Amino acid sequence: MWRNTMRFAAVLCRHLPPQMNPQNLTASLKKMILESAVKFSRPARTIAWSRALCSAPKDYGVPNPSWSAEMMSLYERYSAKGAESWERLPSYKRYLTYSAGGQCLSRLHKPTARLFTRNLEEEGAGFEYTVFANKAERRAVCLFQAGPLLEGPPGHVHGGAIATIIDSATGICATYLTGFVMTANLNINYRNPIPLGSVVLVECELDRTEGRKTFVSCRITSADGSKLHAEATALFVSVSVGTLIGF
Ligand SMILES: CCCCCCCC/C=C\CCCCCCCC(=O)SCCNC(=O)CCNC(=O)[C@H](O)C(C)(C)COP(=O)(O)OP(=O)(O)OC[C@H]1O[C@@H](n2cnc3c(N)ncnc32)[C@H](O)[C@@H]1OP(=O)(O)O
Repeated sequence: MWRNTMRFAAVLCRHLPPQMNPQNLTASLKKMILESAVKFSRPARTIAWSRALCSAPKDYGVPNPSWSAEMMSLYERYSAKGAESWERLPSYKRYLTYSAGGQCLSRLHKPTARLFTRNLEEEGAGFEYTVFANKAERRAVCLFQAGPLLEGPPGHVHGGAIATIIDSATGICATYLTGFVMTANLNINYRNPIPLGSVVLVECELDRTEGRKTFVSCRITSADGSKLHAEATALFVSVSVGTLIGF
C-alpha cells in the first residue's frame, strides 16, 4: 500500500510544471499530493484515477449549437486564415490547464474551481467565445457572443461582463505571447452598448514589453467593424506558476 502511494505521488510530481520541481514544493502542497496519493492508491482506484487525471480536457473554444450564423461565419473566416498564421487557441475551464501537468494539478488544487468565463454548463447562456492568435503580428482576436445571463442595462451587456471579456481576451493574448501573467491594470472606455445576443470582435494587440510588463491594447467592434463598442488598455505582469497558484 505504502509503495503504491509513493509511486502514485511520484507520478503526480513528474507531471508538475518545471517551476514546481518537487524539491521546491511547499510542505502544504507536498502534504496535499501525498494525501491524494494515499486516498487513491488502492490498486483498482489508482488505475481509474490515473485515467481520469490524464484524460483530455474539454475545449470550449469550438462551435456548439448555440452559436449564431454570424458567430459561425466569423469562426470559419478566421479558421480559413490559418495559412496566414492565425492559430485558434484552445479554451479550458481552468487557467491551470495550460501549465505542464496542469490537468492533474487542477484536480488536486481547489478541484471545484472554474474559470469565471467558463462556469456555466448551459451552452449560449453566458460567455460564448473563441480566440485566434497571430504570433508574427502579436495580435489576437476574440469572437464573442453575449448570452442572456450577461444582462446589465435592459437588453444590453453588463459593463462588468464587457470588462471580463476584455480582461480574458487581452490576458490570453499576453499569455500566448509572453507566458503566465496577471492583470495589474485595466482601463476601459465604453463607447456604445452591446446588444445581448449579438456577436462582437474583441481585437487585441501587444503594444510593448518592458521587463516583466506586457502592455496590450484592445478594441471591441460590431462583427462587421462598423460600430465601436469599447476601447481598452491593459498592463500584465509576468508571474510564475507558483504565484498563480498562490504559494
Ligand atoms: C497552444 C497554447 C496556447 C496557450 C494560450 C494561452 C491561453 C491562456 C489561457 C487562459 C488565460 C486566461 C487569462 C485570464 C486573464 C485574467 C487575468 C486576471 O484577471 S488576473 C486577476 C486580477 N489581477 C490580480 O489579482 C493581480 C493582483 N496583483 C498582483 O498580484 C501583483 O500586484 C502583480 C503580480 C500584478 C505584480 O506584483 P509583483 O510583486 O510580481 O511585481 P511588482 O514589482 O509589484 O510590479 C512589477 C512591475 O509592474 C509595475 N506595476 C505593477 N502594478 C502596476 C499597476 N497597477 N500599474 C502600473 N504599473 C504596475 C511595477 O511598477 C513594476 O514595474 P517596474 O518593473 O518597476 O518598472
